Amino acid sequence: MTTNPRTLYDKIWDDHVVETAEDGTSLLYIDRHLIHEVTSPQAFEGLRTAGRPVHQPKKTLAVVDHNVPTTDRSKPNEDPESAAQIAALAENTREFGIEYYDEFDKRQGIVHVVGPEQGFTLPGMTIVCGDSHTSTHGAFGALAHGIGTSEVEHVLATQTLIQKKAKNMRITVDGKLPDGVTAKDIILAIIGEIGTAGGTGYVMEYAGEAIRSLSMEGRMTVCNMSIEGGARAGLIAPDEKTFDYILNRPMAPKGEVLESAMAYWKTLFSDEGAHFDREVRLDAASLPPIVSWGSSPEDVTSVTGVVPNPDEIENEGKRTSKWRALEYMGLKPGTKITDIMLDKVFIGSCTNGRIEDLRAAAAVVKDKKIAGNIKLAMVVPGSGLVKDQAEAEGLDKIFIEAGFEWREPGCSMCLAMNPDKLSPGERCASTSNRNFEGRQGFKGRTHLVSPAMAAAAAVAGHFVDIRDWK
Ligand SMILES: CC(C)[C@H](C(=O)O)[C@@H](O)C(=O)O
Ligand code: SF4
Repeated sequence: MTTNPRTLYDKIWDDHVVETAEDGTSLLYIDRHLIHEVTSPQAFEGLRTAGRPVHQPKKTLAVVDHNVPTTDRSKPNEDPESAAQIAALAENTREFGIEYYDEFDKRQGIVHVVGPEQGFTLPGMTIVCGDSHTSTHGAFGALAHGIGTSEVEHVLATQTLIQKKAKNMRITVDGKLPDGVTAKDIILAIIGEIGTAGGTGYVMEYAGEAIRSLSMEGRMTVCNMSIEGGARAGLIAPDEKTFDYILNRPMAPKGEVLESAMAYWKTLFSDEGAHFDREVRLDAASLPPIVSWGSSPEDVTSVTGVVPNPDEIENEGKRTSKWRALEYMGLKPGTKITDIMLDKVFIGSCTNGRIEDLRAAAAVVKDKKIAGNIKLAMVVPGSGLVKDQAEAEGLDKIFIEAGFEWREPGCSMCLAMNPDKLSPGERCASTSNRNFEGRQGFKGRTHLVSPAMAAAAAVAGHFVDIRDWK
């Protein structure tokens, strides 16, 4: 029997469709469900009201991340709303029989760091979470995307989700990345190229030599920000690096099960001749380190560039919105990116809070000190296990000696839902993924960069081209 060539997305989709209605609406089987404290309370409330159990509790993993303070956790949580959400997650997971990593558990961390780390995230799976950055898990060749709270309830109750199939897009990044240019720069450049709506209605598969050359951490960074490019999900075909990463993870299959899983995983790639509705190509060799200047992840430029002049934009609506962004950011057209002075530096998040990110940042700040104008520079490991690993390698000492704060794992200053926030007007070099108005705190100003660029900015007090770093 011959089958039409299929994309990786087509294959995973086909393997999970339970039923498709005439209008194309499908019921999709969900293999893995991650939950956190922010988007799960009403879902459990709904189950309780309807008197429903969780259909397959072992397929859900819960972790607390958004609201937890990143300082001493033995003290009571001072924010009543956070405390209530955290208490609710503990109670709900206990009542419904779901495994939960609380704020004192070594395995606790940002949900998108924890899933892969535990081997909960595996190739070919459908993975959902009430969180937009679930796209991160696509780095393993899993179809992974964010869902809303009512869908969280649906998945808890049925282990299925109602979906319409998205279109296929392939983004090929050819060539070799220059030194100092990272996965973060690739994805920022892609979003700069296609815009934040560029991926709307698509699942994006990343391919090409530069993507294949990335570590699993780097691939996660790329897939993480698929959502900022508007896509439903991001995907990278699994390969030997993927399999090596998974091996021996606590929840990953072992022995014979692993062997048969592996045989399946090896079929997970887009067939030669498979149809993509849109193709985008980028040359890695021409990419510089990227810095965002505005209040949208598409507002990016090279570190060697200047703040652009919105008057050069033809479309009036866009022109007005970019002027507004510059006003919010307190920047003037023509300002050199390397002249932008900073107040704070944040290294962490589900985009760049993994061990390699911390290694890259530590290599930059080793034997150096943060600049006098930097009021706070912090490193927040993506999970307790990342923190342990970093400490075993002595990275914490490097950061602390340079003047950084070394914190407990969580979302931290990626978003203003916990005590780590920018004050109005403060400017931050951040390794996170969103630079919307108020994202890191009311009137806070965010510049998105790679971990090495953030670390160098902390030392210099302003942005510097990491390619010139000594
Ligand atoms: C709080 C949560 C629902 C949210 C998301 O969906 O992404 C957060 O993680 C974010 O990054 O903005
Ligand atoms: S680290 Fe940031 S982007 Fe990631 S889940 Fe937490 S808040 Fe969302």
